[in-house]
Amino acid sequence: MKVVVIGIGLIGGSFAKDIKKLYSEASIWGMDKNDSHLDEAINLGIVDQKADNESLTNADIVIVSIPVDVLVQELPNILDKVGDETVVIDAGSTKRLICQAVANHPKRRNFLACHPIAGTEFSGPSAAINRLYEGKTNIICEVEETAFKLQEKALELFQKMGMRIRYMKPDAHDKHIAYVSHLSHISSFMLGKTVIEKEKNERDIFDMAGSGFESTVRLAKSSPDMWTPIFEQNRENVVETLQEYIQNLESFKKMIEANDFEGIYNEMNNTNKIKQILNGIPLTKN
Ligand SMILES: O=C(O)C(=O)C[C@]1(C(=O)O)C=C[C@@H](O)C=C1
Repeated sequence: MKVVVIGIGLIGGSFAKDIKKLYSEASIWGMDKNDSHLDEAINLGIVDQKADNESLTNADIVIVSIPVDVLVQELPNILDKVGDETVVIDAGSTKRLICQAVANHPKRRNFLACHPIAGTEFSGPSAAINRLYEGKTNIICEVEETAFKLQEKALELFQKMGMRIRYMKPDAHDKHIAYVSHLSHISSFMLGKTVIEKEKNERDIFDMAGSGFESTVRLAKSSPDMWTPIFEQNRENVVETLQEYIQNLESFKKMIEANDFEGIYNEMNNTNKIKQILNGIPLTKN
């Protein structure tokens, strides 16, 4: 099996690591605009050899894990070069503009739009992790636009990697992911900013930072190269989520100012249900 990974960072590298473990006969070909990343991936044994455009023609699977702005630009060019039996999978954190970019492409049926909900705040090939995707959800959009045989090929891989599959329309994906993922990143970045600005003494931050601060500010360590184009592509949904978040912050502040500690208690008590939600315990009967 020949797999080409375009963008050999945390996401692409973790795919490569799993594929190597799961398919003993797989050869992994890597492509990255950053030569040092590619060399590093080869040294780490994540990638077997460098790929060029020609490598795409007879690949079984192409995994594209690059920033979403470059993805929108490059996906049509990648599809131009692949063979009939190649399935091209992306891992972009937005879906609407990516699906739109290839909607009328003659090889649209070679493409499967995916968003594996997995990652860390780190980037680059050295951040790649074994079994990153195990037990994680992979959101697949417009599955009906992908050739059935190629869907099956990709789904077999996802199943072996232990991913759960959920199908969604690109618009719905972008709307929901704005709340659960994109807003989390903004809130973490702005928490980090507030603390850095207000606590001028770095030693105080270091000494006071327990696991509470560490866990809420973890996402503020994420790469701006990855996140700026995500916020740009999902601008409208992100603005809507921010409006609601700011309203909630304002109302929490007002309750504290008004000594409404019963209100504060209730807010937190209601929000505790996030624990059940994240444990997969249904709160409402469907
Ligand atoms: O856990 C993290 O550090 C992540 O950023 C992972 C995370 C997320 O959960 O928001 C971020 C972006 C990806 O599109 C999917 C997953």
